[in-house]
Amino acid sequence: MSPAEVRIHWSALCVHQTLTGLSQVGSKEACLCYKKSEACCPWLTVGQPVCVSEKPRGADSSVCGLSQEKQGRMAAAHRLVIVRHGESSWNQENRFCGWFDADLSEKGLEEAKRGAQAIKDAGLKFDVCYTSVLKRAIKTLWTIMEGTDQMWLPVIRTWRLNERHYGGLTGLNKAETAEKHGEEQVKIWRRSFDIPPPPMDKDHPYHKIISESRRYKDLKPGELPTCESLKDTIARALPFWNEVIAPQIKAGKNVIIAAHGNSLRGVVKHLEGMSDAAIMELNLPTGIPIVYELDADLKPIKPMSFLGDEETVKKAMEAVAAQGKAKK
Ligand SMILES: O=C(OP(=O)(O)O)[C@H](O)COP(=O)(O)O
Repeated sequence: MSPAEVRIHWSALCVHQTLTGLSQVGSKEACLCYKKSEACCPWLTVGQPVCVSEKPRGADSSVCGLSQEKQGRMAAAHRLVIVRHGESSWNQENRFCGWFDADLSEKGLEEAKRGAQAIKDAGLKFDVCYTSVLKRAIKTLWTIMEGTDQMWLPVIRTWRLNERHYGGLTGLNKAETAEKHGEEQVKIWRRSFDIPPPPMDKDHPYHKIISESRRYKDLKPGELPTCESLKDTIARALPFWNEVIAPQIKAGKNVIIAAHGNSLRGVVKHLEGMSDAAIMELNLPTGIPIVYELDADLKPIKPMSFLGDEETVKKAMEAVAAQGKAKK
């Protein structure tokens, strides 16, 4: 097969190239890569050569890594939309937010409206909506429901889709934290898989407002965290995915999930079978809906597709990654 037969969209490159089995063997704008293991990218075959380019040439750039022939053979059984909330006031101030209930910024509300328009333009309809118990995600969902004239839909809110609990880092500015502890340490706190941030002590300025909030009164002993790694976040989100969301999707319901950078990274890791190392490199942009096409077992048949223009998505992902850099 000619490598040019299968092209990979840059967003798939970001997510998969370095760490989940696509190995780069060239370094120009278009690189020849191949898939090494079965662990990821179910839309590719092991050993299959793939041409990766920053700007896919030719056909529809949302069709990623699939030859025309393979597209014909793989039909999606289900579609899932996930969206990280629009920018929050604490995103704007570059502060670790976690379980603090920050509101959307003005820009975040505009992002949510643009996300709604993109969903409307794509003609996507839903049957049920899931979100966290934090207003930045809830308002983003409301904005999408309003903008797509689907305000009648059922909405299920759960703490299990909350952002990861950022523990003692909650409220701190990320750049100042990088100046104090180093960018490497901040990257470990932000993106390592199983290393949690320091716990939130009882005398932390946001301890009372978070831990005594009425919304958490029905949590069982031990469920209210004082800090969470991504692994911890996935461990409390996954039961909700497995027991509530996945059965709805399998029953044919069109689902949208409006949640958070890290709770959604957990969903992505699970869906795509990404390694602990690969998920470190994924930074989700705010307010840009992501569409997954899934087979009957809820395995993606192609990479995530963003409802936003390539350049905007790329810049937004890079900006999230750069939040942990010290101010020069
Ligand atoms: O609350 C947060 O995520 P959210 O804005 O998606 O809810 C975090 O501050 C995100 O920060 P991170 O990208 O450093 O993990």
